[in-house]
Amino acid sequence: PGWFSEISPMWPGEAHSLKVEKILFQGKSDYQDVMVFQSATYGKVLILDGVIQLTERDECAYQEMITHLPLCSIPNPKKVLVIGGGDGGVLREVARHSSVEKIDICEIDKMVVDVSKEYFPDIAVGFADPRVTLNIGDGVAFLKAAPEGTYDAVIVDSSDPIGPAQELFEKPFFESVARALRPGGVVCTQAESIWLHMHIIEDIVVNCRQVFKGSVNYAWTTVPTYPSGMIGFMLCSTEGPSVDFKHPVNPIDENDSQQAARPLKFYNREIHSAAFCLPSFAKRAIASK
Ligand SMILES: NCCCN[C@H]1CC[C@H](NCCCN)CC1
Repeated sequence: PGWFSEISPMWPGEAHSLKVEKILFQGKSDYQDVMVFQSATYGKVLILDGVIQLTERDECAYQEMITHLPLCSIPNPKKVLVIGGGDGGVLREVARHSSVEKIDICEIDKMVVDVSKEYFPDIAVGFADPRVTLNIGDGVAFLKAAPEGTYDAVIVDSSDPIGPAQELFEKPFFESVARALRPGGVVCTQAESIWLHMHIIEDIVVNCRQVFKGSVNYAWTTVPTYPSGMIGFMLCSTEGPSVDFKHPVNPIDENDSQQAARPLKFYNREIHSAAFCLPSFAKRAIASK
């Protein structure tokens, strides 16, 4: 009955709208407003504080890319940490990697986990993997408590820098990620849009170049229901065995036999390399930092 418009000061003067068929859940957690609705053409949709987090139709692009860009860039990832990601989609993708032995996740808002299990079972399926340990809490504190060099990979599946995820975009957090990674370990963070947030991205690049002494790259994917139709990722590695993000050493292919039950919908090795190709305005802005 009507339309949902994603109006936010984070993207002034524009708003992506989705036709609503039925509101399925509305609640207020300790951290944010949570809403789920059935859309006319994108399946069910998860909204946090008025911002589109995922839709059933296009979540594959974001979850597959934020996970496989880092994990396919290092041989034999074993221990993986997900910060945020309470919908379970990243866990579902990490679980595709048979080399992985342990998956820790730290999500601050339990309501996101519960709502995802209830309304998005094909996304929350990630929580069912026996390698997963769920921690409800602040990712910053979790990382501070992690022993040095614990993880091969950290994935920061956050919302935007207004609200609970604010500190996940600041330097102290990146320093705690670098400390928790092994030498040559990798991190992939949600890194906004080059059309909307070039300045935020430039600040993130500056911080990452100071903190991560391996490689620092920006990659992106299309997501129709995110503002400007795309979202970026920062991919960084710590000092140690070199990582070339643009050439996957640990391929996971869209027709990999193990994935027969639920094949990859978006990620493949060509789109992995293509993700690091940037338009000139973004290339200049990032290279100059
Ligand atoms: N795991 C589900 C996705 C959570 N990350 C989202 C990334 C995009 C963001 N708004 C887009 C902001 C404009 N660049 C909302 C959260």
